[in-house]
Amino acid sequence: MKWSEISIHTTQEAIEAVANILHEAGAGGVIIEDPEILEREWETPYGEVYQLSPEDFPEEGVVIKAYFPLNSYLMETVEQIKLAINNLLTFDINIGDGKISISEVNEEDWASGWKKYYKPVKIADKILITPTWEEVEPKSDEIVIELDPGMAFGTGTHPTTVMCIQALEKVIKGDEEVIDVGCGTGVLSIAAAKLGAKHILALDLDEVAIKSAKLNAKINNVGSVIEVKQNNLLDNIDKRVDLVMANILAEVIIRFTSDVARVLKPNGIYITSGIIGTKAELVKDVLIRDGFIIEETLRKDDWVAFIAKRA
Ligand SMILES: C[S@@+](CC[C@H](N)C(=O)[O-])C[C@H]1O[C@@H](n2cnc3c(N)ncnc32)[C@H](O)[C@@H]1O
Repeated sequence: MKWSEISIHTTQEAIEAVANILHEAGAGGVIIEDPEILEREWETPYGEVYQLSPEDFPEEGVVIKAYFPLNSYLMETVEQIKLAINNLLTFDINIGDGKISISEVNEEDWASGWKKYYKPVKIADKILITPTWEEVEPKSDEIVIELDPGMAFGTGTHPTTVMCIQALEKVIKGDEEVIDVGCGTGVLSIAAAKLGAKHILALDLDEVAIKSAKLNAKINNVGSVIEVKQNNLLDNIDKRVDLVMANILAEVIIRFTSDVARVLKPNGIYITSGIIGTKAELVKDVLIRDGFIIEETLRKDDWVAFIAKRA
């Protein structure tokens, strides 16, 4: 397996939290390079004293390195890490510049290196996801979603996305009004449209995601039913819908569960994913607190997704 090294430039204050995020994202190993610690004298059991100074390091400040397999969703793993690191700001943790760099794959190639591993894949009973640059011949009962992820999150192959699409196959009956919070490439909105939803409002904070979702909706001929809009979570959204889906991150999900309840019609369904296993109970408690009934819990690798019904 090929591995890529991801380096995060951060502060001492954020070391523990960032290292934790990297472990949770599935890092094969985490190394902390902290000039402050290494500047101290270090006495070996044999009485030798070593003294290292920050000059011994090419980088300034703390650098945390982690190793991830080079696979079809490396880019999404990086996006997930960025999201989690930025989220530390809400806990008043100084993350420094939080700059992320990637090596092992040539710098200029990294954004496309993972493409070699991105192949057509049947991710649910009916849905086959394929990159736009691959030719596929679907079987008669297969629904094909063509995606060009560019730099946005959502090749469709990330475990958190796969679980959402599997959940969508279960809950979409036809003619639903849907909101997709954190749409990324628009993969969930496209899946919902192709499974029969009437209208989908696809929201994301990130401009790159907005462009990507619009493009992918068009490529898949569902641009007329998907409305893409730049928005923070469900802020100022006051329509009522049958289904909300949000594949974000446990820390973000628990912040806006009451908003999801606000925009859902009674008995409306909430599909939520992006929840690392260790935080699943926390999310479940918040869902129940905000009036949801957990209908089903899905698990894939270390990730959890819920299908919940608004009481
Ligand atoms: C894990 S990705 C999911 C993308 C896609 N829905 C999927 O399932 O593959 C999360 C997305 O949420 C977006 N996001 C993060 N915080 C957000 C916020 N506060 N408001 C709206 N979107 C947000 C990110 O830009 C990213 O595109």
